[in-house]
Amino acid sequence: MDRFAHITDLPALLRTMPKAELHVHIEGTLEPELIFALAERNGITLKYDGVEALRAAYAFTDLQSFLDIYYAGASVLLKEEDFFDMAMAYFRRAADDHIVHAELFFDPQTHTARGVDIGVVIRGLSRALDTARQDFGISGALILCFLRHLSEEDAFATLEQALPYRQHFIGVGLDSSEQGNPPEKFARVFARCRELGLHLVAHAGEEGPASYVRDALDLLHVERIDHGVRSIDDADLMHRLATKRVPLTVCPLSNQKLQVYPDLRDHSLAKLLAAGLCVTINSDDPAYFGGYLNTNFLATFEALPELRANHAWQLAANSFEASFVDAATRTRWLAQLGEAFDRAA
Ligand code: HPA
Ligand SMILES: [Zn+2]
Repeated sequence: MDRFAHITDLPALLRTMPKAELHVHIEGTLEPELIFALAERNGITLKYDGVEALRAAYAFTDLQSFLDIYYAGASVLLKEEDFFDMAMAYFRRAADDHIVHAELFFDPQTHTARGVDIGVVIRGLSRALDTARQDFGISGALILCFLRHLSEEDAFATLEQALPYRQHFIGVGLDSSEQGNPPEKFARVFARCRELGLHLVAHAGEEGPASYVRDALDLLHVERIDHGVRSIDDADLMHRLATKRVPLTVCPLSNQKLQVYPDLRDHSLAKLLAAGLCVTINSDDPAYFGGYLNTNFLATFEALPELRANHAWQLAANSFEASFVDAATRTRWLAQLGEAFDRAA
């Protein structure tokens, strides 16, 4: 029996099916309205006249042009309450999008460089995770990202500062400017994190070449690749990713807005899925790239008409498989996914 034959309203299914989000930078969920509200609360003057002027500046030509604005936006975050409010605003959106689990990236160096204590950051986010579980039934986890444009020494210092809060984060990642900052720069930091039993992920193959994906696997020993879309340029790597089921956390609207795939119809996601890779869909920095997780699903399925209900199932199931949760919880989510498909019209 074709379990998908009865489905006619695919957009409704995409919206309501349970899913996990594994690639979202919490600082990238800061909406212009909240940036201005926090600026006022903290007595900070922004160089933009208002929300509309700020939004108008969101015309990115590449990753760096985005990062410059993203770090400027994060400068309004000073107090524990600011980090809590930002994360709660994300969880409200996540609940609307039927997200059952979210693994959130945060960039401590963006804050500690401005004199904000790492404890302020982690306590605020951690409290939001607890509240989201209570209020929305969403489970959350934190992944600390090192900024790859900064030095290895700075990454080690950040790890030291974070260790008193070890129980509040499940892993580490690597983000910021990819080109010219290859995985090998952080091989020793990741080796230390591995000894500490932390989960390991890294952005690779977003703007950088497929060889960075390979190096993230071989030199950093990461369990997931964030983005990884450039893997499509390397047939051997594709085979390896498929056979080992190394997850790629793909972010379609981010790729479009940062001109990786200026036209979503050219996006490689359907090809990566067809090649048997454990592809997931994620929002990356939704306040900057035009939408949260469901908007990413809807835009991708609209741009790539070969994607059908069976692909929706695969993408949701992949998001559970790729998450850092126990097998029993994943099995429970899969059952919920089955129910959503059975209910779907
Ligand atoms: O998409 C991204 N790539 C690299 N660094 C980032 N930091 C936030 N978003 C991103
Ligand atoms: Zn990212």
